[in-house]
Amino acid sequence: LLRPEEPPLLQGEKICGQARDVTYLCPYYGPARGVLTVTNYKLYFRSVDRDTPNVVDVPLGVVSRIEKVGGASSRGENAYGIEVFCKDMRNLRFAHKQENHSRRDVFEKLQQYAFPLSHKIKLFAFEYAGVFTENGWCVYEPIAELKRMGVNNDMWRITKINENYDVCDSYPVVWAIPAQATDDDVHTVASFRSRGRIPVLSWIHTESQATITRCSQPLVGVSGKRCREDERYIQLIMDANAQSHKMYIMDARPSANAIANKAKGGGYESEDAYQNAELVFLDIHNIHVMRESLRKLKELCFPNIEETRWLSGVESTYWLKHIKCILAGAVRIVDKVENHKTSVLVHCSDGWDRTAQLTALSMLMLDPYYRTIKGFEVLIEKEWLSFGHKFQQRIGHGDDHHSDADRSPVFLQFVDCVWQITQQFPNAFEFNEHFLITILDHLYSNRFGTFLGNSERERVQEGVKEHTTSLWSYTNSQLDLYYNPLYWANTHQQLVLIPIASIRHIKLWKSYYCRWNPSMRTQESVYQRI
Ligand SMILES: CCCC(=O)OC[C@@H](COP(=O)(O)O[C@@H]1[C@H](O)[C@H](OP(=O)(O)O)[C@@H](O)[C@H](O)[C@H]1O)OC(=O)CCC
Repeated sequence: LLRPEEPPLLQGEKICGQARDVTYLCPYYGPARGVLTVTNYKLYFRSVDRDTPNVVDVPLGVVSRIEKVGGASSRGENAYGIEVFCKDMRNLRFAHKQENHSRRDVFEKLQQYAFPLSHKIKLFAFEYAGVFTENGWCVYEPIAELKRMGVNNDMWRITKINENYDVCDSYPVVWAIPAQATDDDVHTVASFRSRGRIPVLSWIHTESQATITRCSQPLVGVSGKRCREDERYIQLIMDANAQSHKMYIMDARPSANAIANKAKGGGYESEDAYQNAELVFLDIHNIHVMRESLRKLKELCFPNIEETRWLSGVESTYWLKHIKCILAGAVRIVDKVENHKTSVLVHCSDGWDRTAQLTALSMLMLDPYYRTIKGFEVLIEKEWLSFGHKFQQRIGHGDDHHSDADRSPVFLQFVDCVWQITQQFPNAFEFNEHFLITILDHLYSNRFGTFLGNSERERVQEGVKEHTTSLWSYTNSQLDLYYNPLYWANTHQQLVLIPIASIRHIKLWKSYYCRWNPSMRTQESVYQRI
């Protein structure tokens, strides 16, 4: 019989440790005494000292750091315990009585199961045995998606040259490339692009044939190296669009960083080498700047909102400026493709952070298919997962190196930008805010296999599809939770969305960043939860 303070367990979840008589120091409702349980999936606290229990239920994947507070000598109420720092904008404090050493046991268990990779334990996703009617691993099929866009056609061909991931280990097997490009061209161009990430098709406009292609920076270096095959390959992309005799190369970076990358063999396309291409820098900062910006935002938002210094505090995090910059970059791409029927090539340094943000956001604005629930799942699988956004490195699933400089909230920024667009076009999306927050919750939870690994190759190697459940199996088994009641499915739906990317229209996504503060639970977010 489940004792009231025992947690409900998922299939494959087991209790690993339990400490009774723990005090949760809730920043909103004050100290609550109860039972702390650690399972192989979550940390679960339930108070026993009041009739309405205070429950804290945290998937261990959300934990970024655990610290001991106080020592044997510390005196005073609740001075001895642990502090749990989380990736989803909250920290949790628990206190223990000094005498019983239950802290050590629970602390050990927490460390072990919060950081399984650092303790030779499998991520919970490989233990989870959830059963769902739909298999989310079948949501995205690359050839079907290319066919939906009308590829193979006379200008674009599907290639499996990367069959063994030996042309580019961070790219998928299936690509669409200019029909005239030979396999030799592909190998030569790949050797001139950082990490072999050559320009490939992300999206094609069915009417105008204007395209969005993506890649990484050219290996120009300080000596200003050129590669004729790369220049010809870009020309083939341009020629594939009969409507226009030019194209744009959108370099996501600040020009200073693009120049600095020359020192490490990188750089950008010089216009005399790429005659008919116009180079534009979009001024989006790198992963280190974004990590620091979110750190400041968390400090400001948790646990309480400092009324007096709120607006200046938000501004000093630069978070909204970065969101605006990313949205403005995507809007410029949409304007070139839609209004000028001109093809755009998007890159940055590595082409797996800012490039993914820009291609995915511009495709969301251009193509209503991606604004449906299934289409949005395909967009994430394609532009983020199959094209090698390094989720393992950026999130640090199950890894205790919380200060790793490769961690950065790049995907969170993308979802925040999607939320901004839904605020400006409330009828244009089939999904609601709860769907976006659910995706972010399971970006961290390690319950599903969807966001594991750094590339398609790694996920194939780990047998993720065979041994874990897809997040989309879970979401697609309860779609009624995620429908947007204001969605205009077929009637006069706007085909192309052009959001206003000015700071006055950008809002802080309070129902995500301030979600733990009961006073911030505004009516509309409660409504959307329903
Ligand atoms: C003299 C030494 C030159 C030097 O270190 O170049 C390295 C660059 C790092 O390049 P940056 O573009 O500033 O930063 C890179 C991008 O954020 C890239 O993501 P994306 O896919 O979005 O490109 C990440 O994958 C890389 O890990 C990161 O290093 O550093 C800078 O440009 C900072 C200078 C302001």
